[in-house]
Amino acid sequence: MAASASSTMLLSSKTSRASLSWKNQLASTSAFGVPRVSLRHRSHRQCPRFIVLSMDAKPTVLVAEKLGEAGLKLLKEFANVDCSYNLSPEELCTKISLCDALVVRSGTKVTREIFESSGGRLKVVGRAGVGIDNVDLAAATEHGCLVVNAPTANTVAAAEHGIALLTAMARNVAQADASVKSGKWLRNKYVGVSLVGKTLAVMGFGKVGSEVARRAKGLGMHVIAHDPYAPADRARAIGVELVSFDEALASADFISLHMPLTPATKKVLNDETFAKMKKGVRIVNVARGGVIDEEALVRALDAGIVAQAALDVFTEEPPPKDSKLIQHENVTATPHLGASTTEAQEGVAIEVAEAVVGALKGELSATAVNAPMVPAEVLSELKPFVVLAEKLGRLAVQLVAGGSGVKSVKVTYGSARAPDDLDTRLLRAMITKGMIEPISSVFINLVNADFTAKQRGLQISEERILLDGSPESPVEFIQVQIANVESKFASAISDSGEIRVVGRVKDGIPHLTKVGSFEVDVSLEGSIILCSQVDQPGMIGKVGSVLGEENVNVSFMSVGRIAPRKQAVMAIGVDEQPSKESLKRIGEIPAIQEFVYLGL
Ligand SMILES: NC(=O)C1=CN([C@@H]2O[C@H](COP(=O)(O)OP(=O)(O)OC[C@H]3O[C@@H](n4cnc5c(N)ncnc54)[C@H](O)[C@@H]3O)[C@@H](O)[C@H]2O)C=CC1
Ligand SMILES: O=C(O)C(=O)COP(=O)(O)O
Repeated sequence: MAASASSTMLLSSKTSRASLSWKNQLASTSAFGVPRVSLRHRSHRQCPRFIVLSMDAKPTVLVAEKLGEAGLKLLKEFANVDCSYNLSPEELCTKISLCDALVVRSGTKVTREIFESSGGRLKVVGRAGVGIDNVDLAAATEHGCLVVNAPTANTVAAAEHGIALLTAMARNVAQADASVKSGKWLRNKYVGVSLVGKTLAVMGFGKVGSEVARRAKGLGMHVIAHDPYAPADRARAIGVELVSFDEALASADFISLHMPLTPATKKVLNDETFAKMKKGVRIVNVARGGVIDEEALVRALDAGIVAQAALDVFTEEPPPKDSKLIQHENVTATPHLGASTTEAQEGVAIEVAEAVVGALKGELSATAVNAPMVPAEVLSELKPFVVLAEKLGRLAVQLVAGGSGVKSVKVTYGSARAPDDLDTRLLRAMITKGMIEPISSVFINLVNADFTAKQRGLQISEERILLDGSPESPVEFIQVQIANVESKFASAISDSGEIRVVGRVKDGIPHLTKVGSFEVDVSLEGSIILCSQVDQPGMIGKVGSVLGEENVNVSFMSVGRIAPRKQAVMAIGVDEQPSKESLKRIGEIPAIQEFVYLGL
């Protein structure tokens, strides 16, 4: 970075506070060339909260499917809870505009219409379970709605149900039971097959798949797994060999499905792939019905390629009563019971309630599925830098002259940390938030920051500068540059022609340390007035007395100058917003060449 300013003076003063509104402080056209919407005062701005940022009343949580008592209790401690089960899609759309959070299981489709109907109020969708294929994640993200799930509490239940189906299928338990209950005693008809020594292919070696594998090994099965993303050492540790998809199909006596339903896994078992299986293979599905082409499975069952199938999940739930698949004599079916144990339901209820409450409080969730997951310790370390990032974004965009369209922003992080030891997604999101929120009505959070930037044609590029020294602090400085724009404060244009602001965190407090090519030092706790002038005695006093006359508290003053008595920039931190009259008087001080008031 060029450092053409040679000295910095600091001064702080204390006058009493006056409270003024933030409304209408910015010009009527935004830096993105769109009409500006008035800037509402947002009390959250001083602290790094990421999701729901201004809620005066108790939030309302709609619980749309049965949730364990312990989770409900947690929710009720923090929010008004409306438990309304079996709502039609229309009823849900109507109710949702009154809700800040929605909690569902797999039975509710959380569609784009729901996000649109919420009118921006819905901030969190909590999925009390793992699979989030029933939530339109793209729509959630576009609407800035965080989606959290409960990824761990039902793992064992789902694995146990998989094993229950595997063993029940192999020994015809369900069919035999129905037969006995109908008065028959068919000992020869229900001869089963043994599991010991047979090959089980676990498709999807994640949490549930691994637990199934462990248990199947205990049953004496030879277990292989296919998962393009699973680490080989995890498989090795359980004594499972990772194989290709085709190899799994070709060698398995039993196949157990445990991958999520995604565009890539949709109908992954189909006519073509059934044809690659060993004749007489047996299939268990506790993942999602959609990973199997159900019509193709009926054909494969009829042809004897698949000897039996045990299914907990279906493309359509509940499946049609006359479904050929359900009615097939070689199919064992359960009504999506994988997660339905008392223990798992209490667990997921607590897991999702904690995530929803945390999100409503504005905290980042460790179980967020559409926002970067930042571990708590990293988050706490990054907190002051998050505030700095948002404020630099807010400052930089206010320096753009009205009418200039901001298209390209470059963010540079100076850090002594190794490149893979600094996660900048949160910082980038907060810069975006700082840049877009003051000039639009869009509410920006970590969830929709990248989407909103893209939608507005705002390109944010990032660069890391590796600094020498001990990496005690994650970031030494953050620099925000806006290229190809004019500035309403010409001194903010750096030698290389962009608007430039640089900031650092000092003693936990964000500071503005450079404007254009001028080094300043002003804490970013209130708002800022930037003045440029030829360095001369008395300037601080003149500006200070204008502000003092109307009781505006100056928190920090700093002058960065090329050299004594040469061009200088004075940065003044103020706790209150000066009146238009005072700002006019500052502008009229003869030595002041230009000035700008920047709300934070
Ligand atoms: N029936 C039920 O009640 C329940 C069903 N589930 C279903 O089980 C699924 C898995 O749950 P978890 O193990 O907790 O999730 P997980 O995320 O821990 O594991 C999923 C695994 O699938 C792998 N995978 C992704 N794409 C794949 C592909 N194309 N081929 C093979 N593997 C692929 C991933 O790498 C990951 O290791 C969930 O997505 C959900 O749909 C989960 C719990 C209960
Ligand atoms: O957790 C999952 O993915 C499940 O499929 C469980 O679904 P459920 O919450 O029982 O409707």
